[in-house]
Amino acid sequence: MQKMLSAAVRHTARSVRTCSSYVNQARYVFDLKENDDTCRQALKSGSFYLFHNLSPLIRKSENTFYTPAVSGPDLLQVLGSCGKDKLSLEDSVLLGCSESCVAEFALDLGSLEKSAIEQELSGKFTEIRNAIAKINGKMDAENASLLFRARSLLQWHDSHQYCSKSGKPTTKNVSGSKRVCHVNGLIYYPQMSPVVITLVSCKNRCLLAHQENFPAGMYTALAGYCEIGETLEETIRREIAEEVGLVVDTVRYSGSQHWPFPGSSLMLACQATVKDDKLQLDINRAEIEDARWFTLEEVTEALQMKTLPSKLPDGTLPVWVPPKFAIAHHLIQEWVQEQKALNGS
Ligand SMILES: NC(=O)c1ccc[n+]([C@@H]2O[C@H](COP(=O)([O-])OP(=O)(O)OC[C@H]3O[C@@H](n4cnc5c(N)ncnc54)[C@H](O)[C@@H]3O)[C@@H](O)[C@H]2O)c1
Ligand SMILES: [Mg+2]
Repeated sequence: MQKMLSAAVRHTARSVRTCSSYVNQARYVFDLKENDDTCRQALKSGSFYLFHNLSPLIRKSENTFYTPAVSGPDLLQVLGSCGKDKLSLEDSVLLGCSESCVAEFALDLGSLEKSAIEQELSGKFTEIRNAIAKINGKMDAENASLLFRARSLLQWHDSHQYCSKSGKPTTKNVSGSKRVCHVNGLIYYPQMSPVVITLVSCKNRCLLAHQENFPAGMYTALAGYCEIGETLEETIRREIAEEVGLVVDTVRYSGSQHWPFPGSSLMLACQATVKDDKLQLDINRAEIEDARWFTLEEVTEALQMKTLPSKLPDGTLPVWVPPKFAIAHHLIQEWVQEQKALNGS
């Protein structure tokens, strides 16, 4: 492995190209997406995040876990010993490039025997949410978003192998920025569904909900897919009325996040308020198991939990909110900070 690594370093050094600014970086990625030959060349010196059936590879070093970026030559060696005939570097999808202009790719090794590759790469393929939980506080939002992008792209390519009009196989360009049907020329681009996630509040209380498919005790802001033809504001108004029977008064955009579960969504996070004479909830039980108004103190406590809470003596779990890698966490935190600023605390 040592021999392999030094070969990889030499190779990378030869083909180094510097992205002196963000603009250069963005234009290099554009070139990689559009130009098959440039991308093919970049595969040789790129770094690769590896997955097995959408679960990323994580490695342990001393007491910390991380997602290794494997070099092109190292990966070729692994493919050579574990299944060269089944996969090639060109099955990868482009994720972007580093500040030093090294192209970054993701490859799913799901067609190869898992334990053999894990041994070869000294790591474990781990379900993505468990992987992020293991890496825990050490994974910043940027890294989590790289893994999310990789997962969504790999999943999209896997489920768009055929043209929905001709029924014939589609072909991916080298970077994976599109797939083409060569029978009718239809081009398919990876897609995201827009979703709004809204923290509804009224003065010093905010509304959090629990759905049947959530982990026990987890409460979060209300979310819903945008329907064709709707504006962001219309989706928020409809979803809040549909799910908890409230009429939204004001809406303010807060931020966004790409979210890869169950498919690929663009989460648009907003703060919304309702009037204080219309706080009675009428919960739509087909969608929401429970929704409640929480006080600032209760929400502050839930945000401060570092690990999942254990059961209370009566067998129930204390309320907890999504972890930092979910935009819901930031939406809730933003509200808490605004309330504290208003209270002067
Ligand atoms: N990142 C976060 O912080 C965070 C927090 C909460 C929810 N979410 C995500 O938001 C998403 C939407 O929330 P929800 O489930 O309450 O939505 P929702 O209230 O719109 O209900 C889901 C239903 O919408 C329908 N639907 C319409 N368009 C759809 C599409 N493009 N894909 C799938 N279903 C579609 C389906 O019938 C589905 O059962 C979920 O996938 C969830 O993972 C993310
Ligand atoms: Mg919903």
